[in-house]
Amino acid sequence: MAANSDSAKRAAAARALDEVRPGMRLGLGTGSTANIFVELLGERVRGGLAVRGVPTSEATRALAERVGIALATLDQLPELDLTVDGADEIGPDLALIKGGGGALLREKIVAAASAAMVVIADHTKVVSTLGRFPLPIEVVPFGLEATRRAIIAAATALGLTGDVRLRMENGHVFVTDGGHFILDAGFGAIPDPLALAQRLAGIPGVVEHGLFIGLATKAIVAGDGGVQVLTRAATTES
Ligand SMILES: O=C(CO)[C@H](O)[C@H](O)COP(=O)(O)O
Repeated sequence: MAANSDSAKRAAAARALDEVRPGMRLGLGTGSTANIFVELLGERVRGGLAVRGVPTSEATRALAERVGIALATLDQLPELDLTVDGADEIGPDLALIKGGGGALLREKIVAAASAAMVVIADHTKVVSTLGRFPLPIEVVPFGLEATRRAIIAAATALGLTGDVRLRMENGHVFVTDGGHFILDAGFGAIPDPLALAQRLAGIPGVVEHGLFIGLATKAIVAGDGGVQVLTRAATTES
């Protein structure tokens, strides 16, 4: 039973440990849920489990080092067995919105280099249509306003409207690990994530966007009813 968000996150992260085999090359996600997984994995490593991890952010690198997980760069391990990461939203076909923690670029590169991606989350992240959570879009600082307008035009062409805001943190512009900015796009419901993803990918100045389509192979979702495993085919195991 997962009584609240934290215990649900922990239940999902703990279940994801079942996916880990000795010798695996692991992508390590970013965010509060991924952090719990990294901490639990660290306990297993200290108990003798041999794995190597590629972190998706500097924050995760620091945590993984602290808990004793052997780390490598993606250049050293360009093919990974499994990535375990959180998500801001989990939609139909396990399409995701990610980037709430600002690490979407490395997260997507690492997930794409992985044979499997398992998403861990509390049940509130599961939605019937993506878009309640503002879509993070990573952009280069040069030409910020031109890029922002191009994003709005691309969305408008799909019938989407809403504020596209520069992410701030503690009164300063938020800067990603890659030195880029994030625009948070509050479009509301995104009925065709693939169409939006394709349009965003074609905009100069957009480095990457937080729509993860066709990357997640499984989602482990925990709530008051226990832990559910969702697969791309939308089957459910208990
Ligand atoms: O995409 C992410 C970071 O870029 C995170 O996975 C996402 O924001 C979920 O975070 P949390 O587990 O803290 O809810």
